[in-house]
Amino acid sequence: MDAVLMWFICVCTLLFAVFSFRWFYVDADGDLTLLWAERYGRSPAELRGKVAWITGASSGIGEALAYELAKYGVKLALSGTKVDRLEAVKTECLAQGPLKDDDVLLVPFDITDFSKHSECFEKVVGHFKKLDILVNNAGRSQRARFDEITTEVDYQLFGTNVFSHVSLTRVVLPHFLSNGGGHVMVNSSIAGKYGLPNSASYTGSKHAIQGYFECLRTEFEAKGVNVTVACPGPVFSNVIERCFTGTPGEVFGEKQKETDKRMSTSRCAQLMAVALANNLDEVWISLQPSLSICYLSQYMPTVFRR
Ligand SMILES: NC(=O)c1ccc[n+]([C@@H]2O[C@H](COP(=O)([O-])OP(=O)(O)OC[C@H]3O[C@@H](n4cnc5c(N)ncnc54)[C@H](O)[C@@H]3O)[C@@H](O)[C@H]2O)c1
Repeated sequence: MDAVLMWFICVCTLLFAVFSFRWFYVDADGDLTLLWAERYGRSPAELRGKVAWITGASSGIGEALAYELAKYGVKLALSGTKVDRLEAVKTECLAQGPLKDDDVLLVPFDITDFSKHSECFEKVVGHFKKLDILVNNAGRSQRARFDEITTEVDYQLFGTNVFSHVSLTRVVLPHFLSNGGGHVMVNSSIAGKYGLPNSASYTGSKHAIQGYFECLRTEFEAKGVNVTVACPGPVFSNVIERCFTGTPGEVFGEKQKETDKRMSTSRCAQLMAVALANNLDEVWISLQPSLSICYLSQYMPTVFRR
């Protein structure tokens, strides 16, 4: 009898180990809090009627997030530099169902032109009479070795990935405070959690974003300003094609391959919408092994660095 019980316990333990491995490692594409929120938390449908402003909405993750939020009836201000692409995104947003023509506003501008930030914000609030969510998503990546990067590229990359988001958020913040609150999401990266090789300025910019927006949360959460820092791993988009190198004015230009191990923009956007609906502080959105590397770097940094 004891032997039968022993066998039973062994088989149960093995099955538990196999299923846990499958769930934690193979299937997981987000951190545990995020996946819990997706299954048991608030649905993004609860965001219906809110107004969200997404920068970098003309392609990639920003475009997919626009479709995801449009599906749930979130009114949208969409920014990017390419007007024809923004118009195509608007058409697709309207095709999702709940929104009318007036519910999607196009606000094209170059995010590094800080002098335009107030004017663009006034356009959004003038149209919708309010703003509930700002998604700082626009950004560019980089492929270059540390010692090949010029300081000019460092400045340009920080201008696009850091100072533009900080400036736009400072413009929007008084509106959130006078309206009793608001939600700022910033698209960082797993490069905001540890050092990615061949992208020192990019990695530096994403670490900087983490710092800025952590401070924003610490200072303003009690006044109703929620901050979500999204950290995606590799996602299929135009990010590699358009990325900086180490030389000013040069664009990397390489296309992602279909065989690359990357998440789809739609899945990334789905999880970002869950993070918004559940007001999560920081979310990791990635396929393996990047997701596990994130856990390792956070909880076992010495092992990770070895
Ligand atoms: N794709 C990935 O693997 C990945 C992973 C982690 C984080 N991210 C981050 O996600 C965000 C979106 O990137 P993506 O992957 O969708 O790439 P993408 O190139 O498809 O989209 C970037 C968007 O930002 C806009 N943009 C860039 N520079 C701009 C400027 N000066 N003014 C206005 N708009 C500008 C582009 O027009 C585009 O709409 C970026 O911040 C990126 O760092 C991407």
